[in-house]
Amino acid sequence: MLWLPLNPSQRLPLTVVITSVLWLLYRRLFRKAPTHPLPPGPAGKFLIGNAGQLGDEHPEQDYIQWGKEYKSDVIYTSVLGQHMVCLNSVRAATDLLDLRGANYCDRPRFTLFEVMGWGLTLTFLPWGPQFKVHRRLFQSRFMQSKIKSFQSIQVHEARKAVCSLVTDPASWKEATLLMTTSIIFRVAYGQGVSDQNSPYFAMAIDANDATTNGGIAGSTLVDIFPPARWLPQWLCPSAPLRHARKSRAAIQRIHNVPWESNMQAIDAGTASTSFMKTHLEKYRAALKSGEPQDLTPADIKGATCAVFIAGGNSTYGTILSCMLFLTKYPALQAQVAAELDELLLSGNRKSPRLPTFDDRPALKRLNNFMQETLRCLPLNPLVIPHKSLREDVYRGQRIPAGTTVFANTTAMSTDPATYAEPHVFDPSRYDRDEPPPSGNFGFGRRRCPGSHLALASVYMFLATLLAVFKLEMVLDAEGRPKEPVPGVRVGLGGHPNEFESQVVLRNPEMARLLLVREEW
Ligand code: HEM
Repeated sequence: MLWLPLNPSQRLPLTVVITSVLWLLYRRLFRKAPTHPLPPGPAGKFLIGNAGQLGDEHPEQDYIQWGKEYKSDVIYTSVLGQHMVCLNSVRAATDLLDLRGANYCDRPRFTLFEVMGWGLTLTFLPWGPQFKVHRRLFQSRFMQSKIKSFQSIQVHEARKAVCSLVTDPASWKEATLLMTTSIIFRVAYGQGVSDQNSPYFAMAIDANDATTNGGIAGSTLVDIFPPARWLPQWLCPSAPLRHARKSRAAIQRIHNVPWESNMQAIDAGTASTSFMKTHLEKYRAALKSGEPQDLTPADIKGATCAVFIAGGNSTYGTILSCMLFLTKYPALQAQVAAELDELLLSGNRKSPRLPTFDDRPALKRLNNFMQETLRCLPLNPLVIPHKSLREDVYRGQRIPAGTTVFANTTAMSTDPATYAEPHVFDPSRYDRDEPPPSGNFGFGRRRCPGSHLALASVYMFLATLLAVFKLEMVLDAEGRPKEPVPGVRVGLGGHPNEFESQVVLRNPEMARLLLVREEW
């Protein structure tokens, strides 16, 4: 490059481009002759493969289309030499990600999230000893038998949130976000988030923004072509990269501020029980007794922040989705409310009461409604990609080592072979023994460790909300109802599209119970 009259800012991009072309040519020329064919998929172009053929917003729909075209539930694509496989059926996802999970437990590199400055976060860790340490930290706190200890927090926060709607029903979105933030903050750091003026509430908004607007995890330009992270802003057209650079300061703040504040409380002996405190005290005790350590405070810090970011945003998004469908389908909402009333109010000779976790098995319609929401609007349509460790052969087709593997939840939950009229929102389908949706919480060894905690929070909030209020469509200027349109904004923790809803008091007796704070 010395012979070109280029300044340093021009030399770097040119070097990156030339090195990448040489690397791609090398990979193409020196590849070993394959023994089995790759799964079917759209033909790619020389060197760049299928780059540009997948939609930015809804690639899961492209994969569904290709599945029909190639009559296969396993679709192969490649971008810049990176092998990618999409699994469009529960069978393929279960066979590979669950049953052969030992081979599909790695993650591709998430360069975009590195640019954002994430610390040691389980979601992004490659398979290996550090992954196992982090996974253990989560499983020891969030397995189904352990999450009962969080129920009092969930009941309190749900009642506080719904109570705030008695005086300020228009702020239902903020009240919901405050509740999910406060639950996850108490779980992670032992500190509640009292109101919307708390700096932690602002951090929750920043975290949601950072994770929701970063494009599809593992699929942005810098994920596929990591050297692009060094390109100057003016030369890089990638909106997710610009977003990642902008989010860096917020991600740093979210890692440092609550950690440092709770550390002071732990050292002063005033901290409440929390994920951070439990693991830090264990670590310190083991260090004191000279036991060998397989984790560091940096691991605990990364894991605690992961509880907050992975757990708050996704639970909030799921509650919003449920509220979207409750607003859209008033008759189904009325059925859920009638079931609640029957249990909590009418006909029983006892005095009325607010819902508890003991009611969950009896509230079948509410549970079905939650399932159907998950099926109809998966917030991570392609889950979070896994990566294969070794070459594999599945149904006579070769899946190369290092393949990025997507599980297409949307394809699975709209499969007509599994669900009758899959595009109809029908919670009663589970009474007819149709299976619960698969994939909303992922698969195999990377399956979401927080699913039980999350669904318990969703349940408690909805049961409390619907015991007191109903959700109605907002009317437009001509008096026509504005019907919510289901759709998802993709990102690491997707959210439903914006929609409007009106929270209307339905049951003053229940509202009075809520206002008596001893009930919390
Ligand atoms: C309704 C709410 C939630 C949804 C929809 C959700 C969804 C997911 C999905 C789809 C994955 C990827 C699984 C895979 O790669 O196969 C995941 C992973 C993860 N989730 Fe959740 N999640 C939720 C709540 C939570 C909560 C409450 C926590 C924390 C307590 C949490 C922590 C994590 C972590 C740490 C991972 C990474 C696991 C790994 O890579 O091994 N999630 N979640």
